[in-house]
Amino acid sequence: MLTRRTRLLTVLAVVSLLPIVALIQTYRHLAHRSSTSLSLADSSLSLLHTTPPPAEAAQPPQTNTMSAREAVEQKIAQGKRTVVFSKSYCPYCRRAKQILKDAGEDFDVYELDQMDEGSEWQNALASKTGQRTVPSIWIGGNFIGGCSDLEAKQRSGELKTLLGGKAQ
Ligand SMILES: N[C@@H](CCC(=O)N[C@@H](CS)C(=O)NCC(=O)O)C(=O)O
Repeated sequence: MLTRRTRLLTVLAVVSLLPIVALIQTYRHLAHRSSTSLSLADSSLSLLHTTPPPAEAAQPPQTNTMSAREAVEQKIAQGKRTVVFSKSYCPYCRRAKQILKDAGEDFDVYELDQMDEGSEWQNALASKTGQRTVPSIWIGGNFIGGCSDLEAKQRSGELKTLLGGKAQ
């Protein structure tokens, strides 16, 4: 049998231990909460820092402009049978246009000095034919040359053949 004194001491011991146990419980509870909120914070951060989708490969700017060479080739191939790349102030161009007009030929004229892309076209023509000067005369998709070449063909009668019997 426990003595009255021993029971009293036991009760006192238990009572004095209670706050310590409560403290431990509170500490454990708080520790659990902070680790939960930390892991929540971690997952929120990981959501914020998810790997971005790979950037799309840089694309060259989309333009509908064709190169000067393509533009010139298109004019030669798809326009009228005779095409003259000219400059409005050029006496050789004036003479060549007059010869073609007199021959009754209906032709396309591009006055390069009056076009924004005129210099590029002139360069494209030069790289195609080796001739830098205007007029650059084309009949049936074939390069004729300049004014002096046209005159030579007129004299020889070849121009008449090229134009289907229209030139004198
Ligand atoms: N022999 C050439 C002469 C033509 C020529 O000299 N054209 C000048 C313009 S009147 C020229 O193209 N100069 C160079 C330029 O304008 O870029 C022909 O008969 O066509």
